[in-house]
Amino acid sequence: MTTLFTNPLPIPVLGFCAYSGTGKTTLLKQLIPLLNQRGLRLAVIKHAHHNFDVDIPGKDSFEMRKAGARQVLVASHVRWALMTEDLVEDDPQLQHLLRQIEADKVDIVLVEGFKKLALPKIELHRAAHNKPLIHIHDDNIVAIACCDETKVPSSLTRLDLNNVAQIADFVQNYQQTWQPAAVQLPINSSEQQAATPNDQHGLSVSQGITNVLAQVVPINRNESLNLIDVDNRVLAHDIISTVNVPQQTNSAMDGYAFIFQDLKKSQSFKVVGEVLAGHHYSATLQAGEAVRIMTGATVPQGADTIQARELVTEQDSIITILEPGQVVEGQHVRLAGEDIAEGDVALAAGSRLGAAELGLLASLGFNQLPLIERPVVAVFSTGDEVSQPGQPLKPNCIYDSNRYTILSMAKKLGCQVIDLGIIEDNEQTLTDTLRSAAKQADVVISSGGVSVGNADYIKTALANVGDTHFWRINMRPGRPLAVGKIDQSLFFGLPGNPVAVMVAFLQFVQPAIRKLAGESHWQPQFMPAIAQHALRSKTGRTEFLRGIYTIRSDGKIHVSTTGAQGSGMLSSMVNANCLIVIGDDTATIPAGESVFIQPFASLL
Ligand SMILES: Nc1nc2c(c(=O)[nH]1)N[C@H]1C(S)=C(S)[C@@H](COP(=O)(O)OP(=O)(O)OC[C@H]3O[C@@H](n4cnc5c(N)ncnc54)[C@H](O)[C@@H]3O)O[C@H]1N2
Ligand code: MOO
Repeated sequence: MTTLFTNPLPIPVLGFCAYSGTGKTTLLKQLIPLLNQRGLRLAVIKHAHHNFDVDIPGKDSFEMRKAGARQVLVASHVRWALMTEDLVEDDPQLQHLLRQIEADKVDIVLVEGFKKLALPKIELHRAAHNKPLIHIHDDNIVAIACCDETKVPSSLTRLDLNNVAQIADFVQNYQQTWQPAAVQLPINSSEQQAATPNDQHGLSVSQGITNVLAQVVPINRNESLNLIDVDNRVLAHDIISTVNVPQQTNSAMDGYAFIFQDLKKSQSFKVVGEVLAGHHYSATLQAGEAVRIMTGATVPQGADTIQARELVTEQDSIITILEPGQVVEGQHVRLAGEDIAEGDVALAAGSRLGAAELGLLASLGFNQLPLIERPVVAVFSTGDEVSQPGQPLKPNCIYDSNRYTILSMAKKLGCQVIDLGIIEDNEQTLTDTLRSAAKQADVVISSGGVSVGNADYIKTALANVGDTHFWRINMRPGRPLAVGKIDQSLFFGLPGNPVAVMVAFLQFVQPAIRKLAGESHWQPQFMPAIAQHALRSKTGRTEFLRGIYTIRSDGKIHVSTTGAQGSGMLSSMVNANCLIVIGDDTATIPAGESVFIQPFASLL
């Protein structure tokens, strides 16, 4: 049985494991000088089972530590040592110890001990000692150094325990060919694992996304709109530039335009003219001449370099370049077409048009734009307890919040929305609502009634009008999810709990709407942050905690939860600026470790 281990360093870590008496330390003492000779810089971590000391009684560092200092760092011009009093119940944490290594000063860390950890190891085995082989129960053994009598499986490298040079070759090769493990995102959107909707074990978040997207066919209805009326829309076709931006080669500074080569002969130039923005100098610049030029004005024919006005003196129409050695050929000249050249794809079909994109299209002179029609999204709420805000709240009831969060998020995604209100919980009304909603909308979204409650008429109503799958997604919050088709429309039955609604919308409805809207880039975005405190989840499900991320004084992004995480507590969404995502393979993120977050400022 091995214990999970991830290498926190950008350099390889290689363990040596053996039963005591096999000669680990003897081997390492021979191996280290050999590897040093080959230019490998080594760090060694050694596990000790007893209460050791590295200091000498009577020395200042010893006395200070015994006086109560938790850490003593003693340093000279040749060496420094940090001693830390850290009483832990079990073995010390190798990851924590590795973080103390200065990875820029060494090429590989050799670890003696920590036999149970799932780190790559060389097993040392002496048949004469009659001990069992470790590799039989440990998949992390990469090589076995042994004597002739030992049988080694063909999948493992066999090394001769008495041939230190051969073991050094192996370590050197391991160091040279080692690659850091690829970063594992908590939701891998490219995961295409087949998953049937009635899978007993539920679906992972990425399987859920894959299954949802499989049902989405992008809208192929286009329309044309004036630039001024476009906001957050998706381009139907590539936009090809018909002009150069900038149109003319122009100056980025107020200053003087001249020919760079002339500077080699003289730092003085004769000013022969002046050119303002919107104008041009009609002649071609001759040797020794300069033209006074303003920012944005067309650079005269022949000139190739600009010097800023403050780095030039001018007297009687003669300028002197003050620091000619600092002048770089072509400086402060913006070349025609350097931003976008005529014939370039300025923006590709499927681009969502925000402020920068609209500005760019305007800079190319476009006014009419080919757009994909906006998805129409119809939203209703169900549940006898759900009441309309603005009306008095009846006993045992709650106000409808889900409709407002869903409508708002759909609008932010550029959809046209239809508010269908609160629909009475009976089969006929719900059936009629679903039928008429599907006639008007590309997407119909309801909330509530997708779990196992008795009064959930939505399921029977859905069965009357289309084909809907009820999935259990291995995530929290947002476990139950219904996805289906009513005629050509996509249906989402989101869970009733208000936070579950928002999380399920962000994870599943958002990519579906983006794909439907014709957008090319809908993949979830993640950012690493440092957990301010320990975060808990459960392996087998993805946890979406509401988080607050900030840049702290260390210049790094840190994240903490908003506190209580009930799936009905909307205040946790209000206080949050991100979701903290703990993947389904992780149970705990210790304080100080990296965790992925999904900032949601742009959507909520
Ligand atoms: N026996 C089980 N019970 C529950 C399970 C389960 O697996 N087995 N799953 C739980 C989870 S997780 C969730 S989430 C909810 C989802 O249930 P429903 O989608 O059927 O939702 P409802 O029961 O109708 O409502 C749940 C909760 O949300 C409130 N709600 C409903 N609509 C609105 C609205 N428009 N605005 C604000 N709040 C709303 C409702 O009052 C309930 O408190 O089921 C768990 N139970
Ligand atoms: O979807 Mo539920 O608790 O996971 O809110």
